[in-house]
This record gives sequence, structure tokens and C-alpha cells, in this order.
Amino acid sequence: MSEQELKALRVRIDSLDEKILELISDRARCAEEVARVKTASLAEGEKPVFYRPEREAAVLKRVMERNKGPLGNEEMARLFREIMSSCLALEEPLKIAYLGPEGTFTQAAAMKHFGHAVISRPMAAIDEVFREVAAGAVNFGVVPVENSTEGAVSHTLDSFLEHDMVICGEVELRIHHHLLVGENTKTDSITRIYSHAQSLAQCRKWLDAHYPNVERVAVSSNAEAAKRVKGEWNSAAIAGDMAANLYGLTRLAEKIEDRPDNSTRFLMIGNQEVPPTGDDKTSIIVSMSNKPGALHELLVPFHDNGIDLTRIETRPSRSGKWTYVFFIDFVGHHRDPLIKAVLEKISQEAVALKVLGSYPKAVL
Ligand SMILES: O=C(O)C(=O)C[C@]1(C(=O)O)C=C[C@@H](O)C=C1
Repeated sequence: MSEQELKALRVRIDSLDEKILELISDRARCAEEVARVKTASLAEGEKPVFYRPEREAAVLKRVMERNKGPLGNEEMARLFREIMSSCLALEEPLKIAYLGPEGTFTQAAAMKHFGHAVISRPMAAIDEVFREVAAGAVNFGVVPVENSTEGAVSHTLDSFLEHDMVICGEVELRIHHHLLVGENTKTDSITRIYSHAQSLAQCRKWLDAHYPNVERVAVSSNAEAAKRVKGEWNSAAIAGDMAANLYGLTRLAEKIEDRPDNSTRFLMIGNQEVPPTGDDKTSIIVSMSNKPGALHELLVPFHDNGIDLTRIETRPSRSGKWTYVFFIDFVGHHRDPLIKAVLEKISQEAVALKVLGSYPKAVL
């Protein structure tokens, strides 16, 4: 390519950037107007609801449907995700609590869902995320709920039994783990590997093959593991890219998870009900009486009405020995007439039924 051609293309890019800049500013001004309209139409004592997950899902879907390339749909939606995040911040900067410390996959999930124009606060434990939301100190919380290799995150499920929360969104993240070391680590003298218990389990086979005699130490998070390694010469950590970059660690081995499709699903928790979008999921907790066929009775209405169950998990109820609750996710919104009828049928048989929330299926 000649210098001349390159120059001409850069002039074109500059002119396109100017147009994009103008359009983004126009859009931001529109969001400010939206905020004004939302605030003006309030009844006495009513608070404006700036964040609208159902609208955000619709905007991102529309972008993906209309995208003609060459950028891929996900890439384009990520750009719009950030534009919308900044527009919302003009209306009201969202406060988000997540399972910290900084550098966890949960933080990455929070950014993927809400974008970067939020005020985010790392919490030391899942229960603290729930408490922060319940206290109204933040608008939303982000917690991991299940991993495709290791299954349910029981702390999160148990926290739903103790707190009244509304699930308002979900996001899935591909989880890649690396073996990380610090500047001072003697790589042939590693005697200890730190990570979160779930991550150690997700890399079990790799560790058995490569470090069979090294002590595996479970700590509160992957980011905490990365932090510890910085100051020690004989240890390594298993963590992801965010933690590696944050603590300046080197990747001794990359993508060491046993399953290449290893993914974690995260939930957004808050106090806000989300209206139907036509492509939603619902999460419920049900407890049945301890009698033969109880689980069958619970599942029949879903089967009879052709409702797609996406997950079912059992946990001790914590209110009696050998009694259990079921966490069920299914496709549909609790306001859909068919789903309403199914939930009514189940509640006739159940000891208790609680709808944790209906929310748009993850777009990104
Ligand atoms: O449509 C709205 O209600 C808006 O507030 C605008 C907007 C946007 O930028 O598109 C911003 C925040 C909401 O969460 C959803 C959409």
C-alpha cells in the first residue's frame, strides 16, 4: 500500500470518527431527555427507575440482528453495551457489588453485563453481596451461580434462602484458567498452588498430570490466590486474565482447565422486577412435602405444558433435618399466562413456592 493510499484512508477514518462522535453525543443527550421524562412522570414519593434490563436486552438484540459485519455480532454488541452503559451513567451511575476482590471472574461478569460506566464495589463473600443489596447500599449485586464443570455454587443458592432478592439478569462467561507465577518464583521449586476450590476442581486432571505432589491450597478467590503469589518464591496461583494482569503475574501455562468449554453463569440480584421481553427465563425455589413422588408431582406441570427446564438443583432446606428445597430455572416469564397457570398448579402441591425473578436470557 502506498503512503498516499494510507493517508487518504486515515482522512476517511477521521471524518467517520467525527460523525460517530456526533451521533454518540446525540444519543447521550437523548438519554438525558429520557431521564427527565422518567423523573417528570412520577407519582408522589415514587422513585424513578433508570436502569431497564428489558430495554437493554432489546437494544443489544436489535444491534445484533441488523449488524452486517465485518465486525462480528458479539463484538458490535459489546461496543453498544459500553455506549449504553455510559448513557445510563448520565441518568444515574449504577452501584454494583460483586464477589471480589478486584480481578475475579465475577468482576469480569459484572462488566460484561453492565458495561464499565458503573461504580463497582468488591465484597469479600457471596453473603456480603446479598447483604449490600438488601441494605440498599448498591443497586445490584453480581454472584456466581453455576459452573459447567463443577456444578452449583451452593453459597449463592443458600443465600437466596436467607434474603429476599429479585434476580434481574444472567450472564455467562467462558472461564480460562492459567498457572501464574511472580517475578521471584523459582519455577522448578513450586511446592504450593493457590486457587479457589472451584478452580482447583476445574483443573484437577491437569494438576494431577503436571503437579501431582504439590500442595493445593484453597483460598477465598482466584484474585486472592494471585495476590498471595506475588510475595512468595515457592508458590503459584491458578487464576484468569484479569487477576494475572492486575497483579503483574506471568503465565507459566495457559488454559489449563480440564474442559475446553468450561463456563460459569452469574446472576444479577436486586429489588427490581423486570417486565417480559418475549425471551425470558424464570428462577423459582420450591419446597415439597417429604413424601414419595413429590418430585414427580412438581415436574409434571412443566412437562404437560411443554415448558423447557434449564436447571434443577436440590439443597437442604435449613429448616428441618433431611428436608430439601428445589431451585428450578425454566424458559418463560412468570407473567406469561401459561407460566402463571403452571406456577398456580405447583403451589397447590408445594409447601412453599417463591419466584426469585424473571429476566431476559443473556444476550452477550
Ligand atoms: O430507554 C431507556 O429507558 C433508557 O434509559 C435509555 C437506555 C439507553 O441508553 O438506551 C439507558 C439505560 C436503560 O437501562 C435502558 C436504555
